[in-house]
Amino acid sequence: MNDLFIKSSSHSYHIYIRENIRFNVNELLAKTYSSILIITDENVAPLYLEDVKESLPSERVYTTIIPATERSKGIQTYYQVHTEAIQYGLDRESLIIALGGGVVGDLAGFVAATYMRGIDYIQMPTTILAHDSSVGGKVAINHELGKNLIGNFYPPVAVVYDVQVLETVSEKEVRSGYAELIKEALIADESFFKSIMDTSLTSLTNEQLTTHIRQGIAIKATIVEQDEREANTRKYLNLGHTLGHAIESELGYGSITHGEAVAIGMLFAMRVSEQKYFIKLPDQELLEWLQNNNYPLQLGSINTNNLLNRMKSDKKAVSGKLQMVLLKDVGVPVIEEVSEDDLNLYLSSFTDELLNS
Ligand SMILES: O=C(O)C(=O)C[C@@H](O)[C@H](O)[C@H](O)COP(=O)(O)O
Repeated sequence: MNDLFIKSSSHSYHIYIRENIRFNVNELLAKTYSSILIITDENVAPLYLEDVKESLPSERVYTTIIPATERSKGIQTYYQVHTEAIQYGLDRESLIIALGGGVVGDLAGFVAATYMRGIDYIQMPTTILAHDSSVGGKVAINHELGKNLIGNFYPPVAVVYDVQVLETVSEKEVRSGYAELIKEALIADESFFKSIMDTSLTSLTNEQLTTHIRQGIAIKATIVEQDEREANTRKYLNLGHTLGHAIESELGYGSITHGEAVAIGMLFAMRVSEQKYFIKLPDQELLEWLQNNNYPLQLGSINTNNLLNRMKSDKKAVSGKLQMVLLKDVGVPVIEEVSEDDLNLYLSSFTDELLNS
């Protein structure tokens, strides 16, 4: 069955990756909870909420359905979900289940981290992208000045990943999720990278997808076990995110998916790496793969100065100095301080050549 297991500083937890596991959630609970709140969104609810509810003991199971938009990761929804949790009478022996993609997982995880100073929660990802965000305990909401700026490290008690539900995700979501799989491959495993480059997303099989997801999560779990609170090596998981987050917020959340923006960010990080270290990376191969799989790469006229300013509020910046995840080779990531002047030069040529072309 090949489930994975991850050791965190507070407890260890299983990552169950199985088809149709949503019908058996109760069997996976390590204890009896006084009540359970399932937090999901309006897209996922009609598809899978009843399946999960029916798998749980019928008494004291509540649901909260949030809008399926990045705006739900704001302080208003966060407060509203707390209000509902209080009104339902959740106590310190209650459980939260995050049933959905990254927005639901990040929000529900942060609610669990703060409700009565912290209660148990389970991540039930329903997208490919959320293979990444559901593992490792990063929970957060957005501040209007930046993504994920209010949050914590708060690991779930389990990740329950029903890969059968991935059959309903859209092409855009497949592209988004695959960007994070490419990221895991680029920082840790060249053969995994090659395997993805040999895969066409238009004729993707369930078997290929499940294998890639398992490989991606295994890489992530290893890194998180080494450095749970992102003091050093966990930063590698941010490859492509410095520019990716800036593009997402500059274009407005929703016009480009997180993964599509990260894909552009990874190409940029590879270009910077090549120029800085005088090396050759497979960025051309990645570019062609992204083009063949319909990733949006030309973004119209995007303002380099705005991107630069947004990149400066990245969480990896220390004392105002920007740090980027770069590659010395596939599987050999490094953290490098990049001066504002250099970044300006790299970014201007990148936007001229690709994004604004
Ligand atoms: O788990 C991590 O660590 C990651 O960096 C995973 C990222 O892919 C993910 O998008 C994360 O939410 C971004 O982290 P942040 O620290 O930039 O908010």
